[in-house]
Amino acid sequence: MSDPLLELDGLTKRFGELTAVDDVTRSIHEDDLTALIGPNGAGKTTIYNLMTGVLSPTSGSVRFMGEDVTDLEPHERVHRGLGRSYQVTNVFEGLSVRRNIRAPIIARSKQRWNLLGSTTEEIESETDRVLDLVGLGDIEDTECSALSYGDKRRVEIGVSLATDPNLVLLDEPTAGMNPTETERMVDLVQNLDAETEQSFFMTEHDIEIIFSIASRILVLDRGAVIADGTPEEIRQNERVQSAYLGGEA
Ligand SMILES: Nc1ncnc2c1ncn2[C@@H]1O[C@H](COP(=O)(O)OP(=O)(O)OP(=O)(O)O)[C@@H](O)[C@H]1O
Repeated sequence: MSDPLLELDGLTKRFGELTAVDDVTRSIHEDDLTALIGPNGAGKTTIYNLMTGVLSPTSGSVRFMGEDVTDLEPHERVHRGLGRSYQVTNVFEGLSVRRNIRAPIIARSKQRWNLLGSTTEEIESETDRVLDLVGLGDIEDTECSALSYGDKRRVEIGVSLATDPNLVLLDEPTAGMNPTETERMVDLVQNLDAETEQSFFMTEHDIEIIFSIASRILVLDRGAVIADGTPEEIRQNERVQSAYLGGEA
């Protein structure tokens, strides 16, 4: 197996008396599309926020590509190749789709970050590449305020890809979507995983979505990982069935 991209070691987060994440030690590898599932309140968003640097752990560490990033701010992790998207859309509403996606590309080029050149042609062609990846080329000139919720989330994933990350963290990418938008988002994540060099990690509460796209599933219950395996292994895991699937399976 390849070297891990992301390593969580003894990761623990307490909010007062409540232990939201309880001593989680796991590695995320580039060959997998890894999903983290669990019932409401299991600690998925808290782990996600510990990975991205929005929260600091009570104890334990986060390593990314061999480097301890536990004390780094979210933007410092992005610069190192840890991309992210948000559960609530985070696009600039007053800017066009193209300008939203071009913004991090210009930042990369100014800071000579990830070896991007600085000519206008290089910036525009990288913007075209990312627009194409997320399937938004046709509406590149539309102002984001006029987009559907599903398209806004696609822009946001484009913004994350525009930072040229090694690993993209997606927090419930289908949350709040109607069935058509959900299907389009699932197709997008599958295609990106197949067609790009980036690796993907996602949290999700809809277990059927996860069974259809993830190659590895971590199941969280009350802050602890109770199962870790392929979709088939997770389907057959009795502990998961009683703790999580219950009546939903
Ligand atoms: N800032 C906070 N302060 C206090 N308690 C918190 C805070 N954030 C989360 N919690 C608690 O930690 C636990 C885990 O919450 P978390 O949001 O990580 O779960 P989740 O699996 O993402 O749930 P959901 O699917 O509902 O989003 C919950 O009991 C929650 O109430």
